[in-house]
Amino acid sequence: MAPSREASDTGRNWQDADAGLRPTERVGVLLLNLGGPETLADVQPFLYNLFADDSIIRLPPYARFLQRPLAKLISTLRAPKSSEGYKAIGGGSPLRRITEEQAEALAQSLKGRGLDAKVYVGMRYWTPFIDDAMEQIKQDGMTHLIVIPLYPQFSISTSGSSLRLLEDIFESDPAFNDLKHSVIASWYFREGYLNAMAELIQRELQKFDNPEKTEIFFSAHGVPVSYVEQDGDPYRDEMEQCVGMIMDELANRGWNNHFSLAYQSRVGPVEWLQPYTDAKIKELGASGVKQLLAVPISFVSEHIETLEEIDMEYRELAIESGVKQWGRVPALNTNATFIDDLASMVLEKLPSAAPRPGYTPSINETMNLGPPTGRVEDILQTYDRERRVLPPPVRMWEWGWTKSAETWNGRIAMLAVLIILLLEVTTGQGVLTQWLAL
Ligand SMILES: C=CC1=C(C)c2cc3[nH]c(cc4nc(cc5[nH]c(cc1n2)c(C)c5CCC(=O)O)C(CCC(=O)O)=C4C)c(C)c3C=C
Ligand SMILES: [Fe+2]
Ligand SMILES: [Fe+2]
Repeated sequence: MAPSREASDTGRNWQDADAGLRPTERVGVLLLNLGGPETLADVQPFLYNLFADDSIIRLPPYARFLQRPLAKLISTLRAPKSSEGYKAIGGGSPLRRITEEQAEALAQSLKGRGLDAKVYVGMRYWTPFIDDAMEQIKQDGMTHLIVIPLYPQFSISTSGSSLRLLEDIFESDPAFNDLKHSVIASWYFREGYLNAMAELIQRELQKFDNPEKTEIFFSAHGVPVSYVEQDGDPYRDEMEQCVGMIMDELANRGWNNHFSLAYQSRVGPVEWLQPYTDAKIKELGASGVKQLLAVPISFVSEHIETLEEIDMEYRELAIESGVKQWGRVPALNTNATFIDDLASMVLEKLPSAAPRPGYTPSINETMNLGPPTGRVEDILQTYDRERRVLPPPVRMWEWGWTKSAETWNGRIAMLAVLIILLLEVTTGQGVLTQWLAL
């Protein structure tokens, strides 16, 4: 059953006195995001950081010491293919620029509603890294921190990974003992977000010759199916609920189009969530769909998967499959309704919010649905109980493109391949085969 929506307090004006803060208390907001290579030279080290994350490549306990050499190997093998994609969109990811614009817009929106908060950006795999943001938060003397992962739906591989890193930082630095923090683990059900999505979809539908006959095609980033079916990742459930709620909102506005949901950007040959976007496009084309509106749904900024994969690869595939008219809904980026909803999320978490008469508890609090809101530990306790220490991300100045470092990286990687091959042959469990056919 889809949860009902959380009431938004859009339009309510908060003054600092209202926020329940003492004059010495300062509110920071931390926006968590993935990060992306800014230049083609960043692509391989960015991929290294991604594959060195044990929330992305989940090795069995006996093989964990191979995480970094394997990351080195896979990132080196994949870099040429990824670089082609980044080259096609201008030589780098727009993610940092857009996330910083979102942070600025959020700070302005909060200011307009009476809260002087500083908004920080912390990326998981590229600059500005999460630990740099936390260092700044410490230096700025923040007393309250509201953490918002910029992923509407929770996945172990995205929000979960960033929260694990954050937990590690909290635990290793006593300076954070007094920092009161609250995490909004997922927020796909919020009225502001749903309205913003419905508005964008409606606008694009109206550009078609026969808007009501257009297939609304939601394309979400995939994850390996084992995350959901073995590891308890709520991602697929949240995605399906989210799509259902957007379609409800469209129905309220008089749109009853046919719709479908598929998963894109599979990496490696293990099974990912199905249906796959490319297979679904072919199927829709074969069944006679002539008008298709693609809706990227798992991410709120334009990025390589929207600008290259959807706009170029999937568009071409759709036309080849018989689709005559194609459209794509833009990412939310700094959409005013969306930014206003982010501001509402922050304001609802202020010290005064909970005891305030008339306070609207979040849907998670009232119905115990989805990841709990609250401290990082509470959220990870729900989804990632046996978490381990995370490898720190690579720093450019530590990367050491020196001859000796390269030689040793290469040797370690080769040794890793040999050991993994041996493990594969002896255990029959394919770790390597899962990742090398990229
Ligand atoms: C909700 C969004 C995302 C999920 C879930 C996710 C899982 C996931 N991703 C990979 C591997 C790669 N992801 C890459 C780029 C990338 N991933 C997301 C979002 C999610 N990933 C975004 C927004 C981006 C693009 C960032 C940008 O630079 O614009 C890449 C690199 C690009 C490429 O080579 O295709 C890889 C690799 C895995 C393995 C995974 C789940 C386990
Ligand atoms: Fe990804
Ligand atoms: Fe991709």
